[in-house]
Amino acid sequence: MATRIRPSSKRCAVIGGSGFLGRHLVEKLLDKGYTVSVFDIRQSYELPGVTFHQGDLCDKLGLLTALRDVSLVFHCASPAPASDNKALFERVNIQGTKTVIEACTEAGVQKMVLTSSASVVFEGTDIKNGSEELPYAKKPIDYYTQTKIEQEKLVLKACNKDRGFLTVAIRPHGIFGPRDPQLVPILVDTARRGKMKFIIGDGSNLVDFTYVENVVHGHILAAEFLRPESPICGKAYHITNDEPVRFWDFMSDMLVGLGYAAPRYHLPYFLVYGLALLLWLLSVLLRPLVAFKPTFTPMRVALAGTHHFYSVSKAKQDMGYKPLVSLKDGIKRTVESYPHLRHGV
Ligand SMILES: NC(=O)C1=CN([C@@H]2O[C@H](COP(=O)(O)OP(=O)(O)OC[C@H]3O[C@@H](n4cnc5c(N)ncnc54)[C@H](OP(=O)(O)O)[C@@H]3O)[C@@H](O)[C@H]2O)C=CC1
Ligand SMILES: CC(C)CCC[C@@H](C)[C@H]1CC[C@H]2C3=C(CC[C@]12C)[C@@]1(C)CCC(=O)C[C@@H]1CC3
Repeated sequence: MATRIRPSSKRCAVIGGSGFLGRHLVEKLLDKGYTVSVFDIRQSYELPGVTFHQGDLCDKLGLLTALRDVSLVFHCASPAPASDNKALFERVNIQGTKTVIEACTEAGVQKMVLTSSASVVFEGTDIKNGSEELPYAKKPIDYYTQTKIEQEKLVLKACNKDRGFLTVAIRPHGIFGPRDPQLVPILVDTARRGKMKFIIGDGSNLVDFTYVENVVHGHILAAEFLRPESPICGKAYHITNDEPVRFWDFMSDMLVGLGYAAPRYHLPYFLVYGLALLLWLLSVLLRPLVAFKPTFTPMRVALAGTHHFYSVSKAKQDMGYKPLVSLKDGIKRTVESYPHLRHGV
């Protein structure tokens, strides 16, 4: 009888490996001696040691080719939250994740690490030092988050020691760093349009922002700790910088670092939230006639005006997690990586 050759544990696939987090993850995996298959809807770079498979993760056959001889899968693909496309979020994050799980089990993959989000427990009201014991949001702040909840549930439920398929979910919060396509570019665009003059609320709300290399570190630790006897099987873990910061201090440090003025004038939270809701409703109603995307969406206003920071005690205890890059150094490295976004350039 032929014995099944177990794929090398240093052979992995990164679904979403062309994206911001995915590419940082791929680079670190290569440094650590892994061979990497990237599966993504687009190819954004080339690197020795990486095989690219371009395709949609809803296509099982395409996935099966990319997962051949792979023992470990990182799933960090998702449509961008700013796309605000309910059908797309459902198709990719829910149906697509079901397909990824099926493909993993058919291909004999042994471990899967999902990039979830700490926002799966956020309902737009304060969370201070929230643990993983918090229930999933009953009223998530947007469709993106709603589908991230379903996605996480699917992946954790698929963990099956008897069948040799182990899963874990990493919940980062507010990822930032070089090549980030969201946080800094949106911030700078808003500043360039003269709209970053205002602080929403009294400006004292504390938030987690997580430097991308710390998020990568959390993912790789999770993969390496994922064994049948480990407490992390089928569980979710917050990964942050463990340094909650005032939302508006963080934004000001980024802006000032790039040569823009820090916001100074205060606006009441509920007034801005109400206006954002009204604008969002208008944009949805008028979508067939005019396409406009408000900068201050209800989701962004809620994130900018409330406390939302999370405990990483469970990741410290179960997998020895400790952030590798401080917030101060992360901000410095990020600012230096965007010379083209500096004021006046
Ligand atoms: N950025 C953040 O602050 C946070 C992010 N997360 C999660 O981290 C993960 C990575 O996020 P981030 O790196 O910021 O996002 P990116 O958009 O940079 O990366 C996601 C990648 O997945 C690709 N992708 C989208 N749809 C598909 C599909 N159907 N099939 C294959 N590939 C697809 C994207 O392609 P394309 O660009 O063409 O759509 C992109 O290359 C996501 O799961 C996100 O939910 C969690 C918490 C915070
Ligand atoms: C215009 C300003 C009020 C805000 C500019 C910065 C924002 C673009 C970002 C601040 C917090 C960020 C954040 C995310 C995206 C970018 C911000 C809204 C996520 C929604 C990305 C995906 C997640 O899973 C959760 C993140 C929370 C924080």
